[in-house]
Amino acid sequence: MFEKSTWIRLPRNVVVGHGVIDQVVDVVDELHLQGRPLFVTSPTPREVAADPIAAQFEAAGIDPVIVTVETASFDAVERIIETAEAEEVTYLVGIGGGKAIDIAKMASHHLEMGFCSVPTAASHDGIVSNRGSVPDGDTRHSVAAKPPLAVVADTSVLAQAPWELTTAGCADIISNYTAVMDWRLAKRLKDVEYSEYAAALSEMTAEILVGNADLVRPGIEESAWIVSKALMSSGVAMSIADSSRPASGAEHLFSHQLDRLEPDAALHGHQVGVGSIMTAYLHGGEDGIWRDIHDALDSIDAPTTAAELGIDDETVLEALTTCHEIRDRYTVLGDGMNERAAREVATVTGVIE
Ligand SMILES: NC(=O)c1ccc[n+]([C@@H]2O[C@H](COP(=O)([O-])OP(=O)(O)OC[C@H]3O[C@@H](n4cnc5c(N)ncnc54)[C@H](O)[C@@H]3O)[C@@H](O)[C@H]2O)c1
Ligand SMILES: O=P(O)(O)OC[C@@H](O)CO
Ligand SMILES: [Zn+2]
Repeated sequence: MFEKSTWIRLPRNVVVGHGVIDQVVDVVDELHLQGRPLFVTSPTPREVAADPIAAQFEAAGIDPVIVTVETASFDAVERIIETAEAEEVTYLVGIGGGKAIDIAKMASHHLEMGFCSVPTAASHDGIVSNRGSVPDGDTRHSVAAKPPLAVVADTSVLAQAPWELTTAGCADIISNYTAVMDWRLAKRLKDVEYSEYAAALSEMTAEILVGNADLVRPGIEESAWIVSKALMSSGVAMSIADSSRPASGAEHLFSHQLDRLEPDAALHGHQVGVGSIMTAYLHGGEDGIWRDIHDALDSIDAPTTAAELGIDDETVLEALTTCHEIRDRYTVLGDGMNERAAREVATVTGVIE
């Protein structure tokens, strides 16, 4: 008897393009979100976007609460929940990079309130996903949440953000290749829950981005358009799977471990990109796709070495040999690499010298 069932939650409105930041009040109105919003942002995105959006709301007679956050943590989520309750807000808007959006997403999920996402950087694929990503001691949680009701991605804002944020977003997408390889391996070896649609969408997203890599150049607004579409498509893949599996495999475990060993050394997307070069080698060896991943990253100015990440070789090796412990997610790393094997893969792929 067939007894399977699922809920796939997706955003209702995706508003993307030049100048759409001026439409946040209209977007909220169209969703019938009433009352007082709480904006979750961080210092630069506040200047770039949250304050101008607040001015729009004030002109419409609505007085938003604004909270700036610096890190993604359960404490930060708790602080937002407390503020939301104290200020009697009725919905949340995440305005900024991946951390601000993740915190707003998780707090709104807990509060059972509506949430909108306003990315100020095309740096990560959490813009529309139904997941939050939070470090917690020795582990890293992929927390179930609801996707935003609406996304407002202004390509002029995204194009003016520092270029490395966009290249990080590209690398987060390119890493989908190895995330899907890991997912298929886990399906074969451990019979994990698997969605061919989500896997195919994730891979196709990476294909399209790599196919358009020559259009992804600094200062060109079309780049922001191409990359933000890819980030949203990848987020939809996670929502279809109801898991970050289509976009997060061993390369993400490696990055999460780097975050523990060297906090804030490099951007999330850049770390997963370098991780992806090495885990592609582990999957396919010399004849696999690791060089294609390396060259795709190189072509969009994303780091391909530890030195370019600003992380020393020994830390890369420590992350590689320990990151399988970060969470219970089967990948090509199996029950862990030993130091000699880690040095071999990192050296042969040129990640370390
Ligand atoms: N939930 C998901 O599905 C998902 C997916 C991918 C990544 N993530 C998470 O997102 C985080 C990575 O996102 P990130 O790389 O955006 O990190 P981040 O949020 O720390 O942003 C990086 C920096 O860029 C700044 N910034 C943002 N917009 C800017 C602008 N327009 N101008 C100048 N500076 C700007 C931010 O303030 C921050 O200092 C990680 O915590 C990662 O785990 C979550
Ligand atoms: O579940 P995690 O590993 O945080 O992954 C989410 C996201 O970074 C995928 O690009
Ligand atoms: Zn990621």
